[in-house]
Amino acid sequence: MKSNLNGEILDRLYKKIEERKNNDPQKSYSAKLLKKGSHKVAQKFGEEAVECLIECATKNPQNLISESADVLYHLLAMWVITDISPEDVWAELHKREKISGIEEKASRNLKSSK
Ligand SMILES: N=c1c2ncn([C@@H]3O[C@H](COP(=O)(O)OP(=O)(O)OP(=O)(O)O)[C@@H](O)[C@H]3O)c2ncn1[C@@H]1O[C@H](COP(=O)(O)O)[C@@H](O)[C@H]1O
Repeated sequence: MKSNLNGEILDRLYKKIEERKNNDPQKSYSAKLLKKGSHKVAQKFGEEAVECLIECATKNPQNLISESADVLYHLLAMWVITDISPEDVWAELHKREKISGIEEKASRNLKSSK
């Protein structure tokens, strides 16, 4: 269903990864990854990010979609292992949006007063 394809999937995926924390590593990639610790999670994120930038640099959109999903998954795993929640990051983005909104408005007002 197209209408369900939105950012909410990140919140759901975060919860799933978090739930896997104490699961059997044989049955869950997340459990296996989280058991290896924060250095391993960060390393996997780095590897996926490099794969992503290669697909961007070589203009391969289909592969970039797939690698982007890997990057997002491993980013969420980093949040889980560092005990930060998606809301923490959404709040930071929201704060930045508000700041840049104020700046944009101020700059528009400045231009119109000239
Ligand atoms: N979205 C993902 C997801 N994206 C990427 N990956 C895994 O990330 C890994 C990255 O591929 P690599 O070949 O680099 O890694 P690997 O060789 O498997 O692992 P390493 O031994 O190198 O660490 C693959 O094993 C993918 O399966 C994911 N694993 C799980 N999920 C979702 O996470 C949720 C929980 O899944 P489980 O933890 O498996 O129960 C489910 O909704 C899954 O769909």
